[in-house]
Amino acid sequence: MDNAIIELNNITKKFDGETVLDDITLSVKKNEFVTLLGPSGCGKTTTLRIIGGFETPDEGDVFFDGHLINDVPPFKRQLNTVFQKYSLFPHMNVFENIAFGLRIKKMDERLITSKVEKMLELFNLKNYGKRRIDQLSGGQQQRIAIARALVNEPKVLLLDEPLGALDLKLRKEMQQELKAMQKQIGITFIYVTHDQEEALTMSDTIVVMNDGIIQQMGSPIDIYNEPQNAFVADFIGESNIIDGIMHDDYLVEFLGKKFECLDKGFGKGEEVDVVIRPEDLDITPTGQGKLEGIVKSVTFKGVHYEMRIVVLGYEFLVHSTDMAPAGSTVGLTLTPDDIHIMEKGE
Ligand SMILES: Nc1ncnc2c1ncn2[C@@H]1O[C@H](COP(=O)(O)OP(=O)(O)OP(=O)(O)O)[C@@H](O)[C@H]1O
Repeated sequence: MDNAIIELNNITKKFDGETVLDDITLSVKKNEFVTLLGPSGCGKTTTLRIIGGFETPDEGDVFFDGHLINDVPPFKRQLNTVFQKYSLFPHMNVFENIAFGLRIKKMDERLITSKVEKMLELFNLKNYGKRRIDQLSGGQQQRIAIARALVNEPKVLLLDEPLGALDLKLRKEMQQELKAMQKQIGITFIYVTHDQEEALTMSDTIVVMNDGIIQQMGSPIDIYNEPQNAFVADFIGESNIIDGIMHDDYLVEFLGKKFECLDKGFGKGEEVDVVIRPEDLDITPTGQGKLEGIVKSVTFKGVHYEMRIVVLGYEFLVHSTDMAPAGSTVGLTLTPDDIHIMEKGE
């Protein structure tokens, strides 16, 4: 790809004979915010470590700005890494922590001061230069860890669950802050998280991984609205996944009824997964819906009600601003574009 800064071509990695990454190919554009997302153990960190040069792939190539860097050691790659554990130097103040990399490069003292001050300003920590690390909150410490990496002006910043140790409210604030900062300074971020909401909020592109394989790559909107398989549909947001069978290109049968749907490309008689988002289902008085079920439970969630509605033994999760009490019988309405057809998973 023309403006790719990082390219992974057919990367395979094994640990003790176990395949941890299986033929990973991906391309990251300059100034893009790319998130590797997936459950624990799916290979996100290993992918990041291969990009950083801390692990060598068994097969495949890593390119940086068009140059093969398989044999380039980490410190010679124009990238920096930020980990969940801040690993700041406790005996140094904030200023010295940020200045550390520049001092190693033996940069001119005045230049160091101006660069560190710029970072302190960018991270809203203007008067914190002289503070000791243990006098800072977790959020401030993580800002400093990121500032310490960015001051070296890497072309790419690798971030491994950098907000994982923060509480939910602070994490949400930092998500906005980090994203705004990444756009402001114009740098490529490759970000690892297992938190789907974090990935949807921050990324230009999400790479969904499972078992060492890329399941889907795309914008948050594409991944959410057009998941390619039941794993992605279930991992990104909540989903109802029902066994179905195709009748024609635009006709699928599940729970004993035939429904029009948008997806095609599946053969007649083919078994498929039918995926329906909870927010795409609506309740309606009995007799008016395509399906009919009994409300098993209702929970008020603030913006909507979460209901569990049982239809012929299948328990649907429904998010709706309307509600029907537990025990009542309701109809469920669905339009063709609410019904996503996917290849059958295991
Ligand atoms: N140095 C190693 N030696 C042996 N096995 C390893 C090593 N590093 C990682 N693994 C294994 O490789 C698999 C993928 O690990 P990895 O850390 O890449 O996953 P992850 O998606 O980042 O998970 P998490 O979210 O839990 O950090 C896991 O099964 C892990 O146990």
